[in-house]
Amino acid sequence: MWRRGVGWRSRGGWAGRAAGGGSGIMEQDEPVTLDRAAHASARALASPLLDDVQEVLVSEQHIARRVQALGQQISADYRGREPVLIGILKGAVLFLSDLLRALTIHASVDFMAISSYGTGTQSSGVVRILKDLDHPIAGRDVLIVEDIVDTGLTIRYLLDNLRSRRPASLRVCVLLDKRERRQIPVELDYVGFEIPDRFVVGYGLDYAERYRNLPFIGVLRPEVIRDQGGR
Ligand SMILES: O=P(O)(O)OC[C@H]1O[C@H](OP(=O)(O)OP(=O)(O)O)[C@H](O)[C@@H]1O
Ligand SMILES: Nc1nc2[nH]cnc2c(=O)[nH]1
Repeated sequence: MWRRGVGWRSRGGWAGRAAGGGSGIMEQDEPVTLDRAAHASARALASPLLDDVQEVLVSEQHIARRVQALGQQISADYRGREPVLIGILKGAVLFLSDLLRALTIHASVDFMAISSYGTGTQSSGVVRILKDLDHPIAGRDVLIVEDIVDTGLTIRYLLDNLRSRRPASLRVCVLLDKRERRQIPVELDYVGFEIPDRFVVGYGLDYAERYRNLPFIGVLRPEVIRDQGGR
């Protein structure tokens, strides 16, 4: 349940379960405490995937707090309207699902799949649509939800493509902005975190389709990338 005074909503997922809590309904009515957050981290620390991680750039708790704040801001900005959130597969799936739960307004969801990276860590620069929207967006308030903007090539392509379908408005919400790497200027309306020029994984972002399930944003050890055929 949304709690104005507390300012964020329990995700009621593994944080609650790791704390040994009872039913999901009770968990969701309680604010997240520091103890619960610590339990979630302990659980993440027990993952064998962590052996491959050199550094955590953005913790699970920071992500949760920022996503709630973005949800509040977007809900206020779109009050009285009903935006369609367009999640860009696959990286934005976790961000979109948390952001959606942080919204207090009506909103619908659609997905596009775009690829420019293949399985490596360097952009090929070639953007392809792998899956298009299920529904038209003419006259709709459209919010693109992306995990990361790096060179800017993907979001520029998406903005040009979606604008040609005549939405009422078109904005971008991105979790991570790797501004140093920009090749073309793009305007981002909502940004979670600005990050340095590092190849990051976790919270939906992959390396060779792995590590999307890490609950934080991290950097892999160089030998992991070497061993798995990257740069
Ligand atoms: O700003 P850019 O340099 O264009 O990079 C950003 C894009 O790269 C990633 O997609 P990726 O092709 O890795 O697909 P995925 O989301 O399915 O992992 C990410 O999800 C963005 O869409
Ligand atoms: N996983 C991942 N995908 C990206 N696409 C563009 N930059 C990145 C990055 O740092 N990590």
